Amino acid sequence: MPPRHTRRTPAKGTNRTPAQRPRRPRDPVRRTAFDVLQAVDDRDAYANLLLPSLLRERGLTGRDAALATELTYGTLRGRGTYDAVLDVCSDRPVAKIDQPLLNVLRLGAHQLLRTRIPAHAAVGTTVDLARSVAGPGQAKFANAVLRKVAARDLDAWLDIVAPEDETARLAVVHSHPRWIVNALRDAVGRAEIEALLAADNERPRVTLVARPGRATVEELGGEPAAYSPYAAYLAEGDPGAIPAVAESRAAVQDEASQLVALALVRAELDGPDRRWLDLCAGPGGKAGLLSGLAGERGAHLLACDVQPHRARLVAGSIDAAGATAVVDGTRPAWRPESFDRVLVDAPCTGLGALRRRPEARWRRGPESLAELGPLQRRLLTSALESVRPGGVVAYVTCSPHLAETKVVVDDVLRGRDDVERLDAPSHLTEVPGLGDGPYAQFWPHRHGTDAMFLALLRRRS
Ligand SMILES: C[S@@+](CC[C@H](N)C(=O)[O-])C[C@H]1O[C@@H](n2cnc3c(N)ncnc32)[C@H](O)[C@@H]1O
Repeated sequence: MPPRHTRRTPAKGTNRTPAQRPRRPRDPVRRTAFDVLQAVDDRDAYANLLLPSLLRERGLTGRDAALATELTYGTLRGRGTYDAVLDVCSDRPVAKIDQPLLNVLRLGAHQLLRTRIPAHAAVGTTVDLARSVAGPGQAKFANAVLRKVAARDLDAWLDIVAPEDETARLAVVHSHPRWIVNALRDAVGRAEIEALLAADNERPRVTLVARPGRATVEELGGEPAAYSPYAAYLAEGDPGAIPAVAESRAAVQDEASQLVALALVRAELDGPDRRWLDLCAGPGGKAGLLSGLAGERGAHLLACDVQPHRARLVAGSIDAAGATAVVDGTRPAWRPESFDRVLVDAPCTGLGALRRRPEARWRRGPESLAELGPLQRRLLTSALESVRPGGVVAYVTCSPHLAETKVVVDDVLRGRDDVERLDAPSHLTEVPGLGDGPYAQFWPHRHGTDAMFLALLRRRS
């Protein structure tokens, strides 16, 4: 919870007349959170990219920046719960409330139900915001709704608004769309679904990677992470302030992302081990680690992406043991069987990274599975064609959805006797709880990582 927050007196001391001063909102902290919520809805903005730039532009630092961040991410994460509460506190259904006003109300509900901001300050500042974005009439409406919200705490509201049906209850209590609750329960099982949904709402620790051969974990400061030999948890502050990160010798990277790349490199090969391929490399997280490991082994990494700007980002992550190319991985230009190790980190729904992308759960619907499925199958097929007999392919998604993980691999391998499934968990013996194999599945509630999936597949010699 954030510290209690009081409004600051506006800065004095410029000689400019009021008309000459740049217009600054009365409550720039809440206005900034509101502007991000609006941009997420209106133009599919990414909160984690837009918020830092707005904070900089508006000169918000320290406690103000921390509060704006908490309000933005907390409101995005809790939106499903807050909408259920607002629905019973409003005389019109939430679906009928204009979007800017609804985002103001969500921001108010978050402050009332999940922060220690005093209720009178939460209501007063939210009503001011409603007045400035929607006019005085709507400010009155906001006042009436928020006073009702303020009458109970979150647990009392959940007793009232959480439906009896199990999926609907989990969706409201843990603020996930129902289709995601169903999909995650299919993947993790009934016994752990609640712990998983709760973990999705935790703010993750920032994990760093020291790229092999270019930085050490000690240089990163902070505490060594639980499993990856290259990882440390960020101690505090801005990762960009760490010299190794500023120089691209290290980076922010979830630990599971590091470990799936490591598992590919640990798989035993028959024959040479010189040519490595990262088929879907942008923006270059795993390629940065793989190129370091390739350099240590005298191998070479080709890191590709279909999007030129993403391929350019990869170029900033890799070292001399790697090269980048703009390639459509479904129709590669190289000859079949050109590589010894291939990573295909397929485009996916990202349901495994909901902790880090709080808006993602509201953005995609189940229809995205139908769009991504054929591409995932084509990319895995192409990866298997690109690897030589005896070589190994890692199929990875940042999603635990069975339709993007096991079902894709099983579909692609059906009827093929030239590919064997390796036991992925036994390539990561330092990590417990990855499943019974042959596939490995990381989980936020078990491992403190993204829910990353890994299949290791070997072309038979
Ligand atoms: C999950 S991201 C990869 C993340 C990356 N491996 C990392 O660790 O930073 C998937 C990437 O696949 C790329 N992609 C999508 N379709 C592709 C295709 N047909 N060929 C190659 N890359 C593709 C996307 O542009 C995106 O950058």
